[in-house]
Amino acid sequence: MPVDHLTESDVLKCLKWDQLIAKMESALGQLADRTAVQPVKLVTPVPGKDGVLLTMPAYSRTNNALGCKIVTSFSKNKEKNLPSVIGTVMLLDGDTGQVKAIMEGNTITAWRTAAASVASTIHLHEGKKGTLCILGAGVQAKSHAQAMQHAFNFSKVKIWNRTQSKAVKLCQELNLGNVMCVVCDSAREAAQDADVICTTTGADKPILESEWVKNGAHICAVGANRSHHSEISVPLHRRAAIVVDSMDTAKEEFADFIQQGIRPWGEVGDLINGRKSKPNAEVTIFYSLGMAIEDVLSAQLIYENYKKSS
Ligand SMILES: NC(=O)C1=CN([C@@H]2O[C@H](COP(=O)(O)OP(=O)(O)OC[C@H]3O[C@@H](n4cnc5c(N)ncnc54)[C@H](O)[C@@H]3O)[C@@H](O)[C@H]2O)C=CC1
Ligand SMILES: O=C(O)C1=NCCCC1
Repeated sequence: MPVDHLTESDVLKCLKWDQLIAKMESALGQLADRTAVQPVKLVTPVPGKDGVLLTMPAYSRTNNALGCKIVTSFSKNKEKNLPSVIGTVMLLDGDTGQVKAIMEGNTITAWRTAAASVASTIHLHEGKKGTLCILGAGVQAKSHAQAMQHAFNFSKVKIWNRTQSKAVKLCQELNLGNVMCVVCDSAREAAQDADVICTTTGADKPILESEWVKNGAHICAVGANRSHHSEISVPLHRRAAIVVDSMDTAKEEFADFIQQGIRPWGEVGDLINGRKSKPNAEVTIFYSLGMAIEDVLSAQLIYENYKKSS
């Protein structure tokens, strides 16, 4: 079987937000109803380099989609002008295990993570989508701003980043037209009054405090540092209903919080599948731990679109 190699530009041409958001709802639903087969990701630390290699396989019974993402995260890559997260996705034949395609995975990671955050917002956030806050100005910040604007068309987007010039550049790149894009001097200024907040940094200490977040806000917590998710303060964790993509993964990657008595409410897929109704809490947090099934279903969608167009 010939193996197709899809470059970044091939992948980009085959991605559409609406299709991908629907696919991520399906992926999260399949995790919750346990029809997806997904071992918890294998984490291989790279000592002395501040790096980590993640191996992420999954199979969807519903879609007969089989694959694996290999992704690294090296926090010092920025000094070398390289992305900090670098991935490759392999799509396999669900009937034979043969390799069908190898795809550039940075774009898949950026898009599918943002599409999953949108899916969580659809199911967890009611009310107006007036102000969007983005903390960070890297790859995930950009894809989150794009996906959120596509889905909800917020009237204002506020961005804070540790290095302000990058937030200014991101505002320009987003090219939001009539929508106000405001670069903020502090995370506090960016978060105050926001309806939806996306934390997309590599911070290893909290950058978002409870007092800054209004009642009714929804947070998409995306950043995953070496010491795992640390962007959100402990009091904010305690105030919020924490909804995860996978409880199995949370038991490992959220273990530090669970030990402190902070327990996830459950999986967003149960809301998507209609098995549970929205938690009753002042604030909701979608904890995006990063799912292989999201990569595999994205890759299958991209491959179908690629084959149709070639
Ligand atoms: N949940 C998921 O599925 C995924 C999570 N991630 C995580 O999302 C985060 C962002 O990833 P990318 O956008 O690809 O990285 P990036 O390197 O493009 O952007 C990182 C951003 O974090 C900021 N930052 C770094 N250290 C900081 C600190 N100590 N305090 C405040 N800001 C800090 C940088 O200024 C930059 O804006 C990373 O933690 C990464 O591991 C990435 C991919 C998928
Ligand atoms: O799910 C992923 O892909 C990642 N998760 C956390 C770190 C970088 C990549």
